[in-house]
Amino acid sequence: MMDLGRRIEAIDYSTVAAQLHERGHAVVEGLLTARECAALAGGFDSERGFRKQVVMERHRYGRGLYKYWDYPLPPLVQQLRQGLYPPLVPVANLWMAQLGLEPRFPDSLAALSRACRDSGQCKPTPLLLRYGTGDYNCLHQDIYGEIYFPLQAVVFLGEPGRDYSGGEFVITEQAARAQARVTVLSPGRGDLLVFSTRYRPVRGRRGFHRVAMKHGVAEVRGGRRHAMGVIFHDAAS
Ligand SMILES: O=C(O)CCC(=O)C(=O)O
Ligand SMILES: [Fe+2]
Repeated sequence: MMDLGRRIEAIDYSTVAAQLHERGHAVVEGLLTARECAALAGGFDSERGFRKQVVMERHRYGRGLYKYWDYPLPPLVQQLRQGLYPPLVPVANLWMAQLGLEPRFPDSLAALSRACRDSGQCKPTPLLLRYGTGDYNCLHQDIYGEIYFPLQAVVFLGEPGRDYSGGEFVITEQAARAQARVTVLSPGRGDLLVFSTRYRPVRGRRGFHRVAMKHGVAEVRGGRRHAMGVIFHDAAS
């Protein structure tokens, strides 16, 4: 197996970009190995390396647990966040232009982190999530301050149908004066999903319009589901 850096470089970003433009999300199959997935999921109980744990039901975010890693991020998480960011920047900047929104995003994750810091967003946002039977994640957007990168990623750390049932990843699209459209995905272990953080541009008869996006996770019907969220902007708290 290639090392992770090579695997990230080897992703077919033109297909990813085409899918993002067409559908607002893209799946890259088998980015992480079974061993990497197991190591990440197995680290959930570790006392070290995390800055914050969230019990979702306490905030009415759903039911389940998640933990934000602290800086310095684990090498694999840092490598993914840093390596996935630059090829997504052209899509992000085209979307911002099509949406008529500011700002434009810099070429490197380090530069985005500096911009976040200057705007009071200093805390890392990559996270590890664990859902037991009966757990779910309500529809939401991962906005943590003024600056948000318009794309984010999640890596699925278990195999649906074997490690858990239910727990589908759900995306809703809400256009103005229209009813919400839903996409339901069940990617496999090690698969990467790139999706829109807040809005995506959809081409209509008179140019692009803004569609508000949310994501969440349907109830886990059995077993235990783990996922890793890779959000590129940092958080104010
Ligand atoms: O558990 C998941 O698949 C999604 C978690 C989530 O909301 C995220 O990564 O932003
Ligand atoms: Fe999320």
